[in-house]
Amino acid sequence: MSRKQVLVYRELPVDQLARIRLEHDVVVANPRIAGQQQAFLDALPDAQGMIGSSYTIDEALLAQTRRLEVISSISVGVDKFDLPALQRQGIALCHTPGVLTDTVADLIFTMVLASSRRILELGRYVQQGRWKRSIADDQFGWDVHGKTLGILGYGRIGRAVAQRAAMGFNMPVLYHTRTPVPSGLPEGKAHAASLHEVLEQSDFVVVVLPLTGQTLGLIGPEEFALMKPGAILINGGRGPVVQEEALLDALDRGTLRAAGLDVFEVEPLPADSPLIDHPKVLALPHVGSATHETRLAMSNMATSNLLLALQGRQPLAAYLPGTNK
Ligand SMILES: NC(=O)C1=CN([C@@H]2O[C@H](COP(=O)(O)OP(=O)(O)OC[C@H]3O[C@@H](n4cnc5c(N)ncnc54)[C@H](OP(=O)(O)O)[C@@H]3O)[C@@H](O)[C@H]2O)C=CC1
Ligand SMILES: O=CC(=O)O
Repeated sequence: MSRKQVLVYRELPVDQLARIRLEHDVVVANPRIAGQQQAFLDALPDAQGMIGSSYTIDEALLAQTRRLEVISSISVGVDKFDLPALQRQGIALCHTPGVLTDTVADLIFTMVLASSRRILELGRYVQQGRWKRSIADDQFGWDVHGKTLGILGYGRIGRAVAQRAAMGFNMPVLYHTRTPVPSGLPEGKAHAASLHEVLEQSDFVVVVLPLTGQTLGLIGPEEFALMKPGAILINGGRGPVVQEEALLDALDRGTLRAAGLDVFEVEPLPADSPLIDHPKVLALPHVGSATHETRLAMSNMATSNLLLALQGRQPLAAYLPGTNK
């Protein structure tokens, strides 16, 4: 098989890079690093394969490619890609579902626990040397076990969150889907519900939806108004699914008790965002899958996807199939 041109647009572990170099010629250029932007642009016309993540691949960028066969994303989410443009051009798009599911569910559940037990705030209280006597009830948290947890986005990660909630913390689970699916949990542990029912009845609303035309801005003023007083919102999917202005309003009015957010409308979170030091917000830097083990598994799977597609073979997970040029 002849060697092809591969553009690596995000750092890859050296052994993954070596796997690609065994079969193909590689340019490493990360367009988010100022000094590497030109090299990235220069490599586009000849690139037959690309591998990376967290960079918008739109129609204008695709117009600069001439030979591209496959893009292998080191992520499960594919919202950074212009899917219709890729499809029109017959470019395959691969992603990394499954290998990060439990790690992201762990992080989401960490946010459930941390927001409810006020871990960030109380940890800071100790760090700042303010712990002088037993704390009073204005610093108590709220129980997690036994409370109702609602899930919007009952896919791989949503189901893994449900399992932790129902089986580990004895929480009744409500889940909203657009395509009916069984809960995957023992009888009586979880119930399908409408979006309204999930919002109205849940003590914790966990959002783990992909970002699409349908989900953009899905949780706004009307949805917050439906939520139980004292509910906690957790967003571990994509930032723009939740309208941040409406979220801040719900927090400031006291409707929402707290929010745990791993994702934001704009990332990295702008320095002047009121979410950064909001007392009721636990804000994390998009770290759902960020463990050593899982990031390695993701780059390994993405590298395999790329190599298989360039060999004209079936990748492990193709989001959009290509044309096998
Ligand atoms: N914070 C982080 O670091 C991470 C965030 N993510 C985000 O989590 C998302 C989910 O990942 P994963 O669980 O693996 O993906 P899945 O595709 O397995 O699950 C997504 C679920 O959302 C459902 N869904 C899609 N659109 C709607 C809608 N309009 N209304 C109701 N349900 C809908 C899908 O249902 P249907 O079958 O009907 O399409 C599916 O069940 C990713 O797309 C990504 O954006 C993922 C990894 C890490
Ligand atoms: O946000 C991370 C992903 O894998 O998608």
